[in-house]
Amino acid sequence: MSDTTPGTSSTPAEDVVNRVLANDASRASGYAIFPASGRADALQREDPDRNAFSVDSDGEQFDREDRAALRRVQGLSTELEDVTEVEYRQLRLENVVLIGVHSGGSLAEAETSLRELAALAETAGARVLDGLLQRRPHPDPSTYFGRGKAQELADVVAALGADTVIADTELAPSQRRALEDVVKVKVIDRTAVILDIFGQHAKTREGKAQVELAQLQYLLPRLRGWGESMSRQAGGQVGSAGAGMGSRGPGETKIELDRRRIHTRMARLRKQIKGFAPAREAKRANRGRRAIPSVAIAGYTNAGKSSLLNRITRAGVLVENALFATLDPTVRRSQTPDGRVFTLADTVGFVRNLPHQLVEAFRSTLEEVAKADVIVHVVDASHPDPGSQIATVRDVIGEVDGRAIPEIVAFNKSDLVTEDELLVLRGLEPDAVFVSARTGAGIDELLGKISDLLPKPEIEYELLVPFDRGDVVALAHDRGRVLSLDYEEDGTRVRVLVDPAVSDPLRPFVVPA
Ligand SMILES: Nc1nc2c(ncn2[C@@H]2O[C@H](COP(=O)(O)OP(=O)(O)OP(=O)(O)O)[C@@H](O)[C@H]2O)c(=O)[nH]1
Ligand SMILES: [Mg+2]
Repeated sequence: MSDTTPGTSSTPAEDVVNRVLANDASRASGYAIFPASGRADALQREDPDRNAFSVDSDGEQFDREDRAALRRVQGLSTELEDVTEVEYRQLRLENVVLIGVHSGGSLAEAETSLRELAALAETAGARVLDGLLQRRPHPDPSTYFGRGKAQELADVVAALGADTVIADTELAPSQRRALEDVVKVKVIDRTAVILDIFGQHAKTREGKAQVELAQLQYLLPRLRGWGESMSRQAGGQVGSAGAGMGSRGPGETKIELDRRRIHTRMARLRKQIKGFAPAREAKRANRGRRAIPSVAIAGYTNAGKSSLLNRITRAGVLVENALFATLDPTVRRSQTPDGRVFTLADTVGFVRNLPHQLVEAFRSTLEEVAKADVIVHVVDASHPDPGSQIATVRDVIGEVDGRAIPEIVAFNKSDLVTEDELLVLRGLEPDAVFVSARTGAGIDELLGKISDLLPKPEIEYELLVPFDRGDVVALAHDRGRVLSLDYEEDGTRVRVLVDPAVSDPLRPFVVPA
């Protein structure tokens, strides 16, 4: 137990930084939290129908047993410092307990959020053992849960044999450390889980660069914490001179050095990501020049966006009962019932509290949404709280300045809801269409709506507007291109070019040809 000699090998923090910086194009997941990374990808490729929520599938179980056995051995070993940080995490971060603080809002909302965190954790490859909510006006500034509850949590963690606690929030680095001190296992937050999933799922070079940038942004203010808490934990693990190890974080100089390397790397990534923009712009410009209108499918993660794209275009895009199955948007062509061609783009799913680092990093991808002519906003009709999902999605659309784009709300998975539930949803969004990517129900209606909203070739109208209807003339200016304006005896004669889809209020004033 004494040969965990401080200083002879690299500190865990150094491993994190090295690994994040070293992984370039190979794998974006800079600091894999859960063991499934890589392996999960392989499974997906072999078996696209694999249900990511079932963690008991045979192949993994084997691995898990292996690792569990390995963990015991490692626990006894005196050479803990030789375990790389990767292994450290892979060995210990499988069985998780979720925690959330429930302040404002209803209990149901807090539970929904925690359930979503469970789905996120499982998507990332963890096994969820339990979830605990504490009711208090604010999260405790030092330990997130209050002192007493944190101690209870420690007992639960110990009783269940959990190795990780995930908080349903973004924890301040100091909060995370303080809570780790109480519960004695790794504590991570929701943001880290989402970043990890993105890391596992990014496929294209652009997607990988975007995720890595977001991860580094997240890591930067937490550098000190990583080193300290992990050394401290390692100390606890070997059950020896814990105090000595706990006090041994990476030195100030070391942190400074890491920080500088990370900044350099981030600058390079930003440049690289910017480098992808022209290609994307060119593609878009090309579509624009040929005047092909574009439709973006946006929506909460797992709403069925890819399924809908597949249903409409038979594209064969990966569909999975997992969060963030799609990270790299697919664009396909389709046709309106009257034969007009448009492009249909699948997009990254949104999630409540999407880490702002990710919104930032994926801005260029989200622009696919911002530049669309029409947004099909897909909502999972079978979700317990579709209202807040809709709000989240609209927030993100707003963040990329897409709020002015015509939106069609499509409640998907309508095959799963009852008539009563349907009525409630209709109350929520009276103009929505109900579809099922699975059965094909409602797809024609959706296409019809898309067709109505897509910019159409403009039609010239001649209007005669009474003088007391200045509003109609203003509308003509607003909605179309006014070609001429003549004041005549019985009103204003207006010749205007306008998209028929938006010309309804003008119609009563059209002079019959
Ligand atoms: N019952 C039912 N299930 C559906 C329907 N559409 C999609 N699903 C299921 O919902 C899950 C998610 O579908 P995806 O198409 O991958 O969802 P997504 O919105 O693209 O998800 P991300 O890319 O992860 O954000 C899959 O298990 C689908 O089989 C539907 O109309 N009915
Ligand atoms: Mg998808």
